[in-house]
Amino acid sequence: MSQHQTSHTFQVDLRGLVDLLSHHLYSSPRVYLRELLQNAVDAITARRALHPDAPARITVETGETLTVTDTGVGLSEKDVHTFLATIGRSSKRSADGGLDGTAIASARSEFIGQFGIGLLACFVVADEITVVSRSAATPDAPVVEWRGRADGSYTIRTLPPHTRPEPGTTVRLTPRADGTEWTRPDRVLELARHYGGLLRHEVTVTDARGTATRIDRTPPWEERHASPRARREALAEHCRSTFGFTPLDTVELDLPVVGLRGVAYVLPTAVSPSQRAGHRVHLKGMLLSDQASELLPDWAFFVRCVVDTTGLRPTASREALYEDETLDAVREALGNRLRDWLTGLAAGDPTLLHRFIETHHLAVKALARHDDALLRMLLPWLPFETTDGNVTLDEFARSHPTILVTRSVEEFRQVAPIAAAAGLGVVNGGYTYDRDLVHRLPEIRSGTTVDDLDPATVTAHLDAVEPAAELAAASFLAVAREVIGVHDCDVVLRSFQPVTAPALLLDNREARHERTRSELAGAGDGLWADILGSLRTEAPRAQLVLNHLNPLVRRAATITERGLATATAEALYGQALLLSRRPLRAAESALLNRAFLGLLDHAMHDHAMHDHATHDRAGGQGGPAPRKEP
Ligand SMILES: Nc1ncnc2c1ncn2[C@@H]1O[C@H](COP(=O)(O)OP(=O)(O)OP(=O)(O)O)[C@@H](O)[C@H]1O
Repeated sequence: MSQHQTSHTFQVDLRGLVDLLSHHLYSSPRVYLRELLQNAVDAITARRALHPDAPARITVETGETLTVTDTGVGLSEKDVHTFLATIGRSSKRSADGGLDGTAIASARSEFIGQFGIGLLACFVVADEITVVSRSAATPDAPVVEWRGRADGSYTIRTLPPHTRPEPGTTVRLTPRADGTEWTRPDRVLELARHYGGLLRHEVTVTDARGTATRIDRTPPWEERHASPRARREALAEHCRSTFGFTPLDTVELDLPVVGLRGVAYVLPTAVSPSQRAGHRVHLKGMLLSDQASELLPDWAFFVRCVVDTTGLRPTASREALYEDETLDAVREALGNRLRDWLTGLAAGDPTLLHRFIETHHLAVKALARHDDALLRMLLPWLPFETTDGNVTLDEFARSHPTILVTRSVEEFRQVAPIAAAAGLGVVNGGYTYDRDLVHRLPEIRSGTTVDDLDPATVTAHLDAVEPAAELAAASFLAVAREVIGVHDCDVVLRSFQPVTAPALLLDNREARHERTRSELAGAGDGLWADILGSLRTEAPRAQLVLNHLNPLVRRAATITERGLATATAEALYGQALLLSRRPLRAAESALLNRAFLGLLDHAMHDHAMHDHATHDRAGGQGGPAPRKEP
């Protein structure tokens, strides 16, 4: 049995396609002007390939209609059918419009366009586009007029030669009522400056009264200046007018292999490292994106750049850079350039380096974590919070061969004064990157040891009390260990400064997590409990260190009454807990409540005893009411 097979071609719903490409590919209607300017630039490039001395002018006229006229290569009637009237066909790839890699690569090095869809962007603001053109390649070809409509239909007619004596093209749009916002004269001028300010051709915007404004300007990095200082000033001015800030410094960028030049402006204020700066990237002069964050490595969030390049590829919407190996290489090379700039500052301009570090030390820390050379170079300048105040690690390591680093800011706040009094050197490792950096110190500074601060280390450095004092406190300590022990916390007696601190709670995040995990494993059942149980390690316990130098603790150590001893132990634990500033668990809140009420009860009981005693002395009857154990 023979099988019947038929062959078909995709049918395209032209309206849908035009709508998709014109309305949904781009982020804003304003790109229509960019596409028109870009076609004009490409046409001039093509003409100059034929006639190197041909004029290179682009004129944008505003008014009832908007026209863009260029002195480019123009189109013959045949070209119009081939390129203008076929969506996806572009004269900028190869003679046969092919899409093979080499054709695209060679077109890319010369032209900005390549996809054959850009003109459709005009349908966002107009229902009809008229193109009148005269070909420079075929001088005797007649002038041709093409009218394309948003529904996908078009007409072509030829016009007498005198209607357009010189080669080139005029594209005319009649804005739709809802498109006038983007075609108003002032808006067109603004858009032309935005997109075309760095174009290498003469670009003029003319209004209905005939006022002409030249918008192209020499890129600021190509201008000549009398002195390096004057150059810096001019670039700073460019930064103010482009980004609205005066830069801390300017770093010039130059990568000849990808035809890239530009400037990186160092931000004068700190920004969050997660906020990636938007850079202005021009492609052959035409602004591609003012939000291109992919140009630099993540760590370089302290600069904003303006660059012009010939070697990078745009995406089809032409609003971002295409992620390819070239972009990778450019990113790396620009990163190296910024690194060199930092090294240069360290060697030649410490004052500026200080200002930079004051503003951007977070950025530098982020960067130094992955970059040994930079770490080595910049570590002496980076500030850390330590028990000696805000000092550099290098300075700190000179007086503390063993450096302890906390895991959290709260831990540091609580332990630092006591550790400092005991002669320990502690760095606050609670801030982003700091703990990692401190741990890398021994790699670049031999003879230095770095350890995470744990309860045992601190307690080991606190003075033990006399055995007699320990013995005298034994009964109170026994009660305290019993009531505090249920919170997975040991109780020890030590002498430490400051005298005013009655107790210190040594605990760290990992220990707390471990305890939460064991609690959950205990509470749960079935599979979940098994999983948590299997994760369980020996749960580290926290430590409540009572200060024997503190008068209150000395008195507490002599308490023999169980009720008061319990309330006192719980109150001391509760106070240390509050000082540690970590969130309280339900059992801990209940403990605080109980301790407070217990102490209140004791205080009132003592008060009643006192009243009775006074009363008795004055001849009153009876003794104090028997007291209930709480
Ligand atoms: N001003 C112009 N002068 C000469 N030819 C033009 C002009 N504008 C458009 N064309 C022709 O029309 C074709 C299609 O233009 P369109 O803007 O749609 O795509 P493109 O520029 O080739 O590519 P892209 O979609 O990347 O912009 C171009 O390839 C070019 O041949």
